[in-house]
Amino acid sequence: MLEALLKRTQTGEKIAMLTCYDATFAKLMALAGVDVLLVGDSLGMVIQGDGNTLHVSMQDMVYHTRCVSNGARPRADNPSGTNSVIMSDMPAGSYEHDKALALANAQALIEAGAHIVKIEGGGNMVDTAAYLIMHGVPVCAHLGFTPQSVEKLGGYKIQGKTAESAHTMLADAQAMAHAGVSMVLFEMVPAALAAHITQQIAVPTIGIGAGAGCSGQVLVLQDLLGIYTGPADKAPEDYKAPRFAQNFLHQTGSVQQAIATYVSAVKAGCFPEEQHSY
Ligand SMILES: Nc1nc(=O)c2c([nH]1)NC[C@@H]1CN(c3ccc(C(=O)N[C@@H](CCC(=O)O)C(=O)O)cc3)CN21
Ligand SMILES: CC(C)C(=O)C(=O)O
Ligand SMILES: [Mg+2]
Repeated sequence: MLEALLKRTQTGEKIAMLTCYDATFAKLMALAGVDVLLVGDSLGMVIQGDGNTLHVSMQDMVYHTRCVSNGARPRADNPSGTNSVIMSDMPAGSYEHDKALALANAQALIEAGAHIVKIEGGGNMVDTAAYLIMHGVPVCAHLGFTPQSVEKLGGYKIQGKTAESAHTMLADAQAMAHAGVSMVLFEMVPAALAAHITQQIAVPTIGIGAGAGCSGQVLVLQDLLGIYTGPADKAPEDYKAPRFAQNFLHQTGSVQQAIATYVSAVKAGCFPEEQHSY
């Protein structure tokens, strides 16, 4: 499944990825041709109502991965189910400090139905990525703005703006590719830098707020539907959606059409536009 997608990507086809947390949407997305369903730890915000992703547990991730896997798997009423790759985020605290623990947790996500796991971090996580890959677990590296480090990064800020940080990001992406990751994801990275790194590494890149030069794109489902208005304890009027979020429901009128339009816009290279990028 993952191999087939990576092969298609080599011909220049763009990867359309969306976050997904339950079986109903998994089935709908699989039928709409979404290439990768990301069981994101953004569920801490959009499902659990927290203000960040720091309190999501392994148990939460296993549960939602199982829900998504159950909805996306092929069966008589969903023959295209086989076409969606399921990627699960490793939650904060589940992989950063101990490689053996990282492997056990990654294997639990694979057991629950994930085809690939995603970890946040660059140079300091290369050994962990290599360790998981050596034990047969495909990995995606998440670089740029890494929400699990939001406190350390001092807020939701674009990354790679200085020459030094841009160079570090390129080196991290190269090291991760060398370690054998299947994909690299860039969040809130200048479009020119993400495009440049995409040209420099042999694995596909996925962008969110990282411009149209990536090999694919990802959005949070609730942002695509325009229904996320911040954490449960905050008034909606105090929330400002990130620049890269685009409401596809507004222009289409049905959830199915919104997802289908997102997929075609990504495949055609029409999303993201300048206004979504940095
Ligand atoms: N609904 C939702 N969408 C996301 O894209 C998302 C999540 N949740 N949860 C996990 C992470 C957190 N992410 C976020 C959240 C907010 C901004 C944001 O507010 N960006 C503003 C900048 C605000 C500022 O400068 O302080 C922007 O305009 O892009 C960016 C990324 C991305 N991920
Ligand atoms: C925003 C994406 C890339 C993510 O990691 C998530 O949804 O958790
Ligand atoms: Mg995440």
